[in-house]
Amino acid sequence: MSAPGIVVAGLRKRYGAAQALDGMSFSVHPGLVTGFVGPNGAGKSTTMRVILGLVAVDEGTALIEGKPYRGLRRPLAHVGSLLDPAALHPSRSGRDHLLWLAHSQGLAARRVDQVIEQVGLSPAARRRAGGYSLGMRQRLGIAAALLGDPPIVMLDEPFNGMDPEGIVWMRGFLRSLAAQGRAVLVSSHLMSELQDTADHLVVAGRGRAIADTSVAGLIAAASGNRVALRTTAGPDATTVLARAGTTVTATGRDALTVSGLPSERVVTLLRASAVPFAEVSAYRATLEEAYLELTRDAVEFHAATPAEPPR
Ligand SMILES: Nc1ncnc2c1ncn2[C@@H]1O[C@H](COP(=O)(O)OP(=O)(O)OP(=O)(O)O)[C@@H](O)[C@H]1O
Repeated sequence: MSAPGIVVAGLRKRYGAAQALDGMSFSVHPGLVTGFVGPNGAGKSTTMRVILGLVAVDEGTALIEGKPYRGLRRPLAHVGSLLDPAALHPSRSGRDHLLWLAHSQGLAARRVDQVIEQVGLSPAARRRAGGYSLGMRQRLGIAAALLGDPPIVMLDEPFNGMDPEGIVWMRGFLRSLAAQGRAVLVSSHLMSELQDTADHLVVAGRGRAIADTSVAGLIAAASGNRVALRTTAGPDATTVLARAGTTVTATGRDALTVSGLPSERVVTLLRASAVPFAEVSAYRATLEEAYLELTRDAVEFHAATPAEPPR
């Protein structure tokens, strides 16, 4: 793997009684979308602010391409970020907002039109930003983050306020940034948003990374040797398959999950007993399921998420 774009190591930060960061450590690599997930208050935003030199830590280091943010001569050419989509001048147009930012960084107006195009904001670029929806503000914030064409992009909850179409767009957009070789760090408290988007996952809980793992490996592990079965004859299928030693769980209307046998054996057994079925396939866990499995044993994490239903 190539050298990491961001390395945070042992970050600690206390605000009065709140230990916002308690040993946060992880790396963000080029060419990958790294999802930064965890419940509210886990320390995600604070970590991002530390990386950008906006918050001074009590202990630890945060390096961007080997240097602290303050040591970067042209920071926007190294890292682009979206922290707060509300941070804009309401009476200025989106384009003027970007022109002002570009000017302060010595970037050409041409670059502004490129990023507007890239984030799909062209139809609204000359309208007052104060009238933008939250989704449009997110796009404007992302355009600003891309102005300096940075190899590292860091977005705090970019899915917030996006409609379903916007979410689909955002997923593809994050993937395209990674495909261009950029290191992308994106925070979210909803796993479903990162489905088919994140390559890597850092799970934050109580100010530290409680898991740091590849998404493919995580989903494969959570999927196990399970088979998804669709049949209108659920009770018959359950009897036949349970007799063969499998564990059968109903997972939805006409849907069963079978553990303990490969799909070919499931098909053979059902056919031999003349049990009808519509579909048999290898089961693939959702990212949400994989995440719940991963965090099930993290006592600390559970302590921080009272809203989660008991299992
Ligand atoms: N400026 C601040 N002053 C006091 N406490 C703070 C400050 N910033 C963060 N905290 C506290 O630090 C902890 C971590 O907050 P942080 O915003 O980093 O979490 P988060 O994971 O980003 O959550 P969210 O998704 O809600 O933004 C929380 O307990 C929060 O109340």
